[in-house]
Amino acid sequence: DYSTFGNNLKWDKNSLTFRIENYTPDMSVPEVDDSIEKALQVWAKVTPLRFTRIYSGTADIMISFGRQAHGDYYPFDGPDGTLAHAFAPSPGIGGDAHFDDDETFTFRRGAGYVLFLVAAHEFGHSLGLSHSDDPGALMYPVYSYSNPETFALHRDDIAGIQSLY
Ligand SMILES: CNC(=O)[C@@H](NC(=O)[C@H](CC(C)C)CN(O)C=O)C(C)(C)C
Ligand SMILES: [Ca+2]
Ligand SMILES: [Zn+2]
Ligand SMILES: [Zn+2]
Repeated sequence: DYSTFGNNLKWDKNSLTFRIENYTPDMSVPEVDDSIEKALQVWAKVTPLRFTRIYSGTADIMISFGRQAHGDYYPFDGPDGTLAHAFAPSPGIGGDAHFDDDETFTFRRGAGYVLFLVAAHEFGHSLGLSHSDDPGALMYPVYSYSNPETFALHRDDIAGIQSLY
């Protein structure tokens, strides 16, 4: 079943901004943009939340790729292991999502981790969800491939996000 960070760790607005600060060399810019935007739409489809992209300044959800120590207290760990992390809703680093660029990210099937899937999980955290113990849920803490073309949120993820928004 889903878990949250507590009903106080949620956004108090439905209109959120996001900014893609940098890019992974593994994929084209349009592929990264599409992966991020589709991952946000996963959550927008089942809530009143709406996401607007900005290209400068500070967004609610700042998205970046980094490796090892990258400016917060949670250095990444090289290839495999942790793929990414994100911070629960709050000002500042809250909502931000960081992706470990020592991973190989991919647009669809193929070598590496599907960025869309990793991002959809991270944005669950950015919106206030913690982990689920249901292995079929997006918020389960272990990556598993599923076809991005036919991806659908698990009912546990929907129940979780709708408990907040
Ligand atoms: C392949 N490696 C894994 O499955 C690793 N899991 C992750 O990197 C999580 C993200 C996935 C689920 C997109 C970390 N997390 O929860 C971030 O919010 C380990 C299970 C090894 C920790
Ligand atoms: Ca890693
Ligand atoms: Zn980080
Ligand atoms: Zn997680």
